[in-house]
Amino acid sequence: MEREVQRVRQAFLSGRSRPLRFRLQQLEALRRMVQEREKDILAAIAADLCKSELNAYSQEVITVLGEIDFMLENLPEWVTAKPVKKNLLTMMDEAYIQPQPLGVVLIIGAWNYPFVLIIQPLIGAIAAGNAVIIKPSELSENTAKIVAKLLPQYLDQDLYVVINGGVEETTELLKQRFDHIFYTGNTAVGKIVMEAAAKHLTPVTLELGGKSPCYIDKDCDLDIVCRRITWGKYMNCGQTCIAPDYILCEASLQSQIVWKIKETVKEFYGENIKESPDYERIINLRHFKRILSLLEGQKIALGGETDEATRYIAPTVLTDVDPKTKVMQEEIFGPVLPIVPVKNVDEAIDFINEREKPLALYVFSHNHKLIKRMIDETSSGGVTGNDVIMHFTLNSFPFGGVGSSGMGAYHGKHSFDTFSHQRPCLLKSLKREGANKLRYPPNSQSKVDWGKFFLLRRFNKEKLGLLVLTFLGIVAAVLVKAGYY
Ligand SMILES: NC(=O)c1ccc[n+]([C@@H]2O[C@H](COP(=O)([O-])OP(=O)(O)OC[C@H]3O[C@@H](n4cnc5c(N)ncnc54)[C@H](O)[C@@H]3O)[C@@H](O)[C@H]2O)c1
Ligand SMILES: CCCCCCCC=O
Repeated sequence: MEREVQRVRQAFLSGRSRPLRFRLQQLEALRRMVQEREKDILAAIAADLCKSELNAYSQEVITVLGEIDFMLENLPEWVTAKPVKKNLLTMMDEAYIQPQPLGVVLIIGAWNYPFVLIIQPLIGAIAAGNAVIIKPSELSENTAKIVAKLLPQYLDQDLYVVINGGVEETTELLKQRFDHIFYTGNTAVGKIVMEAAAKHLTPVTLELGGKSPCYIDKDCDLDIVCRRITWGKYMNCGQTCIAPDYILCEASLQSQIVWKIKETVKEFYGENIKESPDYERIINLRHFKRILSLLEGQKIALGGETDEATRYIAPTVLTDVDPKTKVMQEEIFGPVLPIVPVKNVDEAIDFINEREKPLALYVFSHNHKLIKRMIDETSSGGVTGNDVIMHFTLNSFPFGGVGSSGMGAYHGKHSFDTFSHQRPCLLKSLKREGANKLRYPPNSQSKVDWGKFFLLRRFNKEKLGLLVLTFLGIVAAVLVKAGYY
């Protein structure tokens, strides 16, 4: 492991990942890989999650291709040094921010969207000029294998390396020194990753999970609300980090919601859900059993049918759920949707604020002010009003959690920033020493007064002010040089 990381570091130190042209070439090669080997990639995802190739394409491949195109279009501008505003003391100097790669980045992926969750951060890391080690999830082994096979055929083999393995290998990997670790997965392992990173003072991005609430106001179109929630909750069999985890609404809305979700489930997946190509399965037996245990003692208003042999769990809705029961204590990550009755929006806001900060928050209402109020008075990684999931698709948004749902963010420019160091560069001249004397010892009251004047004075008309100050600066410099101070 150590030798492998060392090899990647040597490749980074060669400097070849840095030039813009190289980064663009690698991103283009990655796009070629996805396009030319689309069938293999889709087959692997399909095998891992019993997912149709159409769904794998629309949920994962589209996002990856869109992200690559966005990077290719914008990268030339992003890599350019940006001049910054100057003060009087640096008026004559060059001052700019130069984004630079961090070095060797470790990306650890999760199994639920096994392709996009490693390739999308990889795109950002390449764009920012880094070398990368990718550790796909061992639970989605087909995708892990195909990525390990394809990447070296298209990308620089020493700069971008896939290491496959489980807990043992990841633990070993985490002992090594990286310049950034980007982890996607559950909160418990997130803590392990952060602890390991702390030993080397390595910064981390943690893309974690949590229970994302969904508040339904009584002033809304329940047909549309339930169609959108059904889509977002049962997509990938509920195994989506930003799936609505549970519903909060007035008790009187419950029966209508159940009825409308039932109708939508029929519309989406047909009479025999098991035969629908659009309905996936639970990743493994451990998760299957974990989800079943969440149903114990609950009022099942819809679904509840299961088949252990195929790890099938029907789209399920629970009503009148007691917040103290197990299903409300952990992220469900399966096709089970509890409805917790609340009296009104105030109670819903309190409910959300009494718990860990979620990765996503959803609010449905015709009342725009109510939605704004929910946003103002709660916290979550991201929010979508009157829909679910959709904020993930907008790559101008930073995607990430807050509090226990994670730290840091990515997508689009935010990925580039995550994997870059924004280096402040001030280039002074060895001339104009007269003006610099103002800050050298011995200090004097008049030097302090000039310093206060230059640095603390605020002018309304900035440009005019700067002109006057420049003039005064020259006068001060001349006086200092002439030995008056
Ligand atoms: N925020 C996001 O973007 C996002 C996306 C997907 C999933 N998630 C969250 O991830 C969770 C589901 O994923 P998961 O955690 O079951 O995925 P997982 O089991 O695939 O684990 C994630 C990664 O952690 C590694 N890992 C597991 N145990 C480890 C250990 N003890 N030490 C070191 N590494 C270890 C695995 O090898 C894997 O690569 C949910 O909570 C979900 O909400 C978040
Ligand atoms: C188009 C939907 C993609 C959702 C990906 C969510 C990633 C987290 O699980």
